[in-house]
Amino acid sequence: MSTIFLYNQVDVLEREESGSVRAVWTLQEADIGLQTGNETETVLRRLNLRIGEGECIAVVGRNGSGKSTLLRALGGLAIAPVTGGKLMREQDEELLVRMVFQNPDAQLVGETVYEDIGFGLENRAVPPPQMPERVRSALAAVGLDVPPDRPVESLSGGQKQLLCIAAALATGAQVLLLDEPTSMLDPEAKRDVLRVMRKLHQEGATIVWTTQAMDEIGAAGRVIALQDGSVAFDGTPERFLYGSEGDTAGSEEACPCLKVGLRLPYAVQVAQRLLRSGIMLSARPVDNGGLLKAVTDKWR
Ligand SMILES: Nc1ncnc2c1ncn2[C@@H]1O[C@H](COP(=O)(O)OP(=O)(O)OP(=O)(O)O)[C@@H](O)[C@H]1O
Repeated sequence: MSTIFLYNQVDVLEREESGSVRAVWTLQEADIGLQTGNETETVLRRLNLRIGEGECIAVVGRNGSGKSTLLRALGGLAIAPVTGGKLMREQDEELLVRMVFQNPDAQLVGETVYEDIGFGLENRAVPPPQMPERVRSALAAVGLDVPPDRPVESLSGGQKQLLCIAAALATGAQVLLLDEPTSMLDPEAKRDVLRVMRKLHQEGATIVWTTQAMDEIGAAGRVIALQDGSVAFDGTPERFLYGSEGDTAGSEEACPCLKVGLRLPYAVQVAQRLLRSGIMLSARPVDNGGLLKAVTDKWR
């Protein structure tokens, strides 16, 4: 029988079945704190969320809204304890969870690509003869075409971020928590990381990532927006950017993205102008690729 673990407490609970997709995390009225020194300040209150296996979720919100705190709590880090309610996690070896942080330099541990990925493998007691193949396939999974003996310091920021993701995958992680993984990257490197995230998700990985870049949430199947210590929105990127009525006026009232104080991505602003001028589009684009497709479909 499968079980879930009650985070920051010791009980092991029987898993609740809910549909065919099992929950990786279930939060019930969960208060989540942030440990600073000896103090714990409650940052998020009474969260009710179910995060299913295979989901790809963008957690968004303005500076200080608690995105990183939520991610740390999901990752089970002591710095973000559950101070009330419950946060339960599926306990299954196949659902190994790994975190990747904003600044790759702060988490790379090896001097070479091989050493960096190998560090996690050693910690997982992977037999040394299996390591070269595990390193090779992790690099291939993220499309990082560099020799394993390449010094880490010679990689670009985007390559370093991909290396961090590869190191997580090499350990067998099927669940990735990525804290603003693209915020320090140039546009090309950001596209590479998003492409890899999409690919991993299509291959079955569960991905939760935080971002303030609304032009990247099209990679998600679900957006969770935080505001004033709670969940202000939970739904699809389209609904987050256009509202439930597919609003084309871009009014703050109708648009969850504007309501939580975030800017609409350029592609959505352009689409809204086109729609307002009476140009019908086949879909509501959420990013530049979608806008290009909607426009070329129109005049094909
Ligand atoms: N080291 C810290 N010491 C004290 N307070 C902190 C610390 N880190 C975060 N906080 C506070 O905790 C709250 C939540 O911060 P958190 O980093 O989770 O938000 P965030 O949405 O990820 O923000 P950002 O987008 O700026 O990274 C904020 O009020 C923030 O000021």
